[in-house]
Amino acid sequence: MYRRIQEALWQNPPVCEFDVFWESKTQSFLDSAPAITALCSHQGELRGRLPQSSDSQRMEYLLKLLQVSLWGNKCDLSISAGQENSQKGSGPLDSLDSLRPFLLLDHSKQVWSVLTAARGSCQGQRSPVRVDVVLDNAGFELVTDLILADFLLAAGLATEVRFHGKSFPWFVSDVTARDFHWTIAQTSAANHQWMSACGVQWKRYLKEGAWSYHDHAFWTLPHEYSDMAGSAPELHASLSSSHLLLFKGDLNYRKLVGDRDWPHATPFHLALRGFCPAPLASLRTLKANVQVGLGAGRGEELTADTPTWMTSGSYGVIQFCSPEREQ
Ligand SMILES: O=P(O)(O)OC[C@@]1(O)O[C@H](CO)[C@@H](O)[C@@H]1O
Repeated sequence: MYRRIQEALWQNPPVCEFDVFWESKTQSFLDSAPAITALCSHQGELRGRLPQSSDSQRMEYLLKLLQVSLWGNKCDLSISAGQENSQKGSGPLDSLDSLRPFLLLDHSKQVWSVLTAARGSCQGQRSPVRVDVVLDNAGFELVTDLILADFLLAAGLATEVRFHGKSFPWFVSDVTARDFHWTIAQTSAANHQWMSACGVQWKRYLKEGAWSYHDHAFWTLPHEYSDMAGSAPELHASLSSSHLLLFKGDLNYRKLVGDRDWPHATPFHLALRGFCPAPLASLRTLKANVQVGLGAGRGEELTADTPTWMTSGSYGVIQFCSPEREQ
């Protein structure tokens, strides 16, 4: 459907840049201003604390920002049929405790381990570490992803972050190159000390090549990700050189596990059916009828308690798989 909309608009070259969802995406960013300001202020303070912080403190910071990025996925305009769906309130970090019971799987310590192992240390020289983020929604969620990526570089957990977005407007609020650059420009131009400092830093990362934005036709084709090696071998090969792949959101999860009706206790690596070009983690709030990797009986328990647990967007997972270690 999204391809058809775009094809109709692209028949006339002068409007080929036209994004039918632009207004709702930018509005969602603007409506989330207090929450974005709170996150950027937290990031500014964190940057100040990082030089004196121990590894265990850095791990705690990372675990929090992974959760912020996960819960940022509640804000998508597709599930709300394009209606306003911004982050209300100013304390996305303050709400982490109350959201804890809804986090069904939390493999974030494995994300920490994989990054610290990749970082290594050879006579004080740290190895280059690349993280790829397969983005989902623009607006508040994108800001949570940028904050996380900023932290990875500032904390020395990564030296490069590649962001992957869509090549045309997709599932209403999915990030395109225009959304990505607009968000950074908007942040840097903000009339708020920390928000502007974040945006300026993000522009610097882009200029220096520590951050880069990529799009590939594969992300807007119907293929599940187990088809990637055959359908988009160059993308698969590129992702294989990464140290960590972060897949944001529900639709990416559905494509990771092939959108099948798996029993909930199916191990994640089995549901991926051979797709694991590098250690990967899915940060996803549940909006569609699929979830694997739960303990025996847990899915049934949730269904009995809350029949809508898989579709309400209230529950989330941070689910990890490594090519070496099966979950
Ligand atoms: O990938 P996201 O942004 O988390 O969610 C997108 C999404 O909510 O849109 C569809 C409904 O239109 C869902 O099936 C789907 O998963």
